Amino acid sequence: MFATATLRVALRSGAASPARVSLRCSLPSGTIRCTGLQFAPRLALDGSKRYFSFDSNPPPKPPTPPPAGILGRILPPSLVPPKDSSTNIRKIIALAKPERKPIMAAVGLLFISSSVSMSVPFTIGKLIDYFTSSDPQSILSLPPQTALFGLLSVFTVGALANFGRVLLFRTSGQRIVARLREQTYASALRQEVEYVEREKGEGDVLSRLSMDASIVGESVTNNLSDGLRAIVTSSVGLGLMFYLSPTLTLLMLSVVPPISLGAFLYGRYLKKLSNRTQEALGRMTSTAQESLTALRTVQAFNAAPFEERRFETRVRDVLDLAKKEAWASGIFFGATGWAGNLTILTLLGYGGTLVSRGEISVGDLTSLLLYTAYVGSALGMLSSFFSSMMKAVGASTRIFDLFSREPIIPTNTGIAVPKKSGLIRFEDVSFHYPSRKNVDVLNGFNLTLKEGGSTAIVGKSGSGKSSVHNLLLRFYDPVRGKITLDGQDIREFDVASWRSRIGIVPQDPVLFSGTIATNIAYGTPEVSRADIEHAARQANCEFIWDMPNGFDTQIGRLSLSGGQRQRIAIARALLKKPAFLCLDEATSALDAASEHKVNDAIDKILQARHTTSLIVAHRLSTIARAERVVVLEDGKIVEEGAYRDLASREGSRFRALMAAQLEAATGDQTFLESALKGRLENAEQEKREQDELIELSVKDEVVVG
Ligand SMILES: Nc1ncnc2c1ncn2[C@@H]1O[C@H](COP(=O)(O)OP(=O)(O)OP(=O)(O)O)[C@@H](O)[C@H]1O
Repeated sequence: MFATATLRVALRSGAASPARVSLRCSLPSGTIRCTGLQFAPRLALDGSKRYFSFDSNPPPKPPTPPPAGILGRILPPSLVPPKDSSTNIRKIIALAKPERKPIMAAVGLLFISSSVSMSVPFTIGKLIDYFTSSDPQSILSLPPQTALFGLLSVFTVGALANFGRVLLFRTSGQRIVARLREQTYASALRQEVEYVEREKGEGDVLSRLSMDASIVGESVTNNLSDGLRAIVTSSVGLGLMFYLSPTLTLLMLSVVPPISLGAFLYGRYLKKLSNRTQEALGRMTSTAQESLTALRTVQAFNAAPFEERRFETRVRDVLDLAKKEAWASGIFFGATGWAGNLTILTLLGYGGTLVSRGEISVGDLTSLLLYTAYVGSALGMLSSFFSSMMKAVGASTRIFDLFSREPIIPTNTGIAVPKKSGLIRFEDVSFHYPSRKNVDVLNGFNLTLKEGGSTAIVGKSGSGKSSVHNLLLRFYDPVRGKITLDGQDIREFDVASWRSRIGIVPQDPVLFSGTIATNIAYGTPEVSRADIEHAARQANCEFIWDMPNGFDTQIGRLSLSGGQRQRIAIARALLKKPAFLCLDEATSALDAASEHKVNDAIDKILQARHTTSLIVAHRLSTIARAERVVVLEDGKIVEEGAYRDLASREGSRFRALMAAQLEAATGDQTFLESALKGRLENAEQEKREQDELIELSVKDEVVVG
C-alpha cells in the first residue's frame, strides 16, 4: 500500500537535498522504500521512531552528454559555451533586477547620446560638401548660423545624456556589487565550518567577496553600458553606411566574419584564463593571510624570507596567467587593428575611384570612412564586452557556488529548543572528519550529561575531546548514532535555536575588533551595561576596571594575556545564561594568580545548577572541580566516576593518563599520589582563599599598546 506524507528528513553528509521533501513510502517486508528523490534512499527508523535518517549515496553520475544545439553539432566541445554559462548569465541579470528603473533610464539616455554621436560623421560629410560645393544652397536648406546653433544644442543634449548614462550605470553597478557582497558574505557565514576552514580556505572566500564580486558588478553595468553602446553604434552606423554606399559597405563587411570568429575564440579562452587567474589569486590571498595572521611566529622563526618565497610562487602563478592573457590580448588587438586599417585603405582606394567617377561625393566618402572607424571601434568594444562577459561568467561561477550553496548543516529549519535544560546523551556516536574519512575520531561513544551537572572529559592529546564539543555545537553531525536532548535528536532542532542555549569558552578565545563591552556582549547585544559588568565581575575580570577607558577600551589597542582572554570568554558565556556550557580549557600554563582566577570563574559556572557543563580539562585543578570525570580512549569512554574515586583507584586509566601527563615514571608513585591528592586539596583550599587572591593587584597585567 502507498501513502503520501510529508516527512522532515535529514540527510547524512554528502547527500544534498532540501530539508523538506515529499516522499511516497511503502513498507514491503519490513523495509521502508521511498520515492520522490533523485535516488532511492534506504530509510532507517531509529528506536524512538521520531527521527529518520537516510543512508544514501547518490548513484554515479551518467556520462556527460555532448553539448546540444547548433553550436554543439558544428564546434568541438571545448568551444561550445557550457550550460552553466547561460544559467550564470541569467543569474547575473537577475542580480540587476532591483536596479531596473535606473538601468532602463540609463539605456534611454544611451540611445539619445548614441544618436547624437552617430549624427556627427553624417554632419561632417554634409559640411564638407557644403564648403566644397559650387552651389552650397542645394546642400543645406537652413542658413549656416541656424544649422551650427542647432548642432551645438544637439551636442549639448548628447553630452548631458552621456553624463546621465555613465552616472546611472555606475551607481547601480556599485549597488549591485554591494548587494552581491552582502549576500555572498551572509552565505559564507551560514556554511558549515568545514567548508570555509578546510574545503575552501578563508582566503579563497575573501577573494570571492572582493575581486570576483567586483568583476561581476562591472560586467552588469559598465560593460553592459559599453556593450549596448557598441551594439547601437554598430547597427546604426551600418544602416547609415548602406544608405550612403551599399557597395563600399559590403566591401567593408567582408572583414567582419573573421574578426567575429576571432573575438568568439578569444572570449572563450579568456574566460578559462580568468577562472584560473581568480583561483590563483585566491591561493595568493590565502598564503598572505596565513603568514600575516601568524606574524609573530614568522618573525620568531626568522621565516620572512621563506614566506616571501612562498608568496612569490603564488604571485608567479598569477603573473604567468596574466602573461598568457597579455599574449592573447596582444595578438587579438594587433590583428584586429591591422585588419581595420586594411579595410580603411581598401575603402579609400575603391572609394576614391567612385568619387572620380562622380558616383559618390567627397563628403559622403568622408562620412563613410568615419562610420567605418566608428563601427570598427564599436565591434572592438563588442568583442571586449563579450570577453568581459565571459570573465564575469567565470567569476560568477565562483560567487554563485558560494552564494547558492546549501550548508550541509541546514539553517532556518527545525523546531525551537524547549526552554528548560535537560538530559543530554551521546548515543553510540561514531564520527570522522570529512577531510579524514579513514580516521575514526569517535567510535561507539556513549555519554550522558545530567541536567545541571559538570563533567570533565580527559584523554590524550588528539583523542577527540574537542571533537565532542564540535558535535554538541553541531559544527559537525555524527556519522552514526545521535545526540539527544531529553530523547529528542538535536538535528531536529533549528541550529540557531540550539546554539543559543550553549555557552562556549574555547581554548584560545577570539576577541573581535570593538570595545571590551561589545566583546563580552558578543551574541547578546541587547544586554545592559550593568549585566555586562556583573558578568565580568563573576568571571574575575577585575583588570577591566583598571584600564584607562574601562569597558570602553578598544580591543585592538590591547595585549591581553591568555588568562585574561579566557576570563573575558567566561564572562561572555555567563552573560548568555546558557543551559549548557562547553569549556575547552587552555593547555598553556597560566601563572598561579591567573590560574586561580580562571578556576574561580569556572567554579562559579559549575556551581550554577541551571547549567550543564562539559569541560575539556587539562589541569588537575580543573578536573578536580568537576562532579564527574570521564576518560576518553580510542574514541570511547573507557572509565568514569568522581575525581576522588578515579584518583585513588589503583591501576585506573585515569591515573595512568595523569602519570603520563605529569611525566612521572610508573615507579614514582609518591610524586603522582601527591600531585593527585595535592590538586584536590589545592582546589578546596583555593575556594577558601579565592577572595583574598582576587584582591591581589593585577594592574601590571594590563598592557595598553
Ligand atoms: N577539522 C578537522 N579535520 C580533520 N581532522 C581533525 C579536525 N579537527 C581535529 N582533527 C583530528 O581529529 C583528532 C581529534 O582531535 P581533537 O581536537 O578532538 O582532539 P583533542 O583530544 O581535543 O586534542 P587536544 O587535547 O590536543 O586539544 C585529531 O587526530 C585531530 O588531528
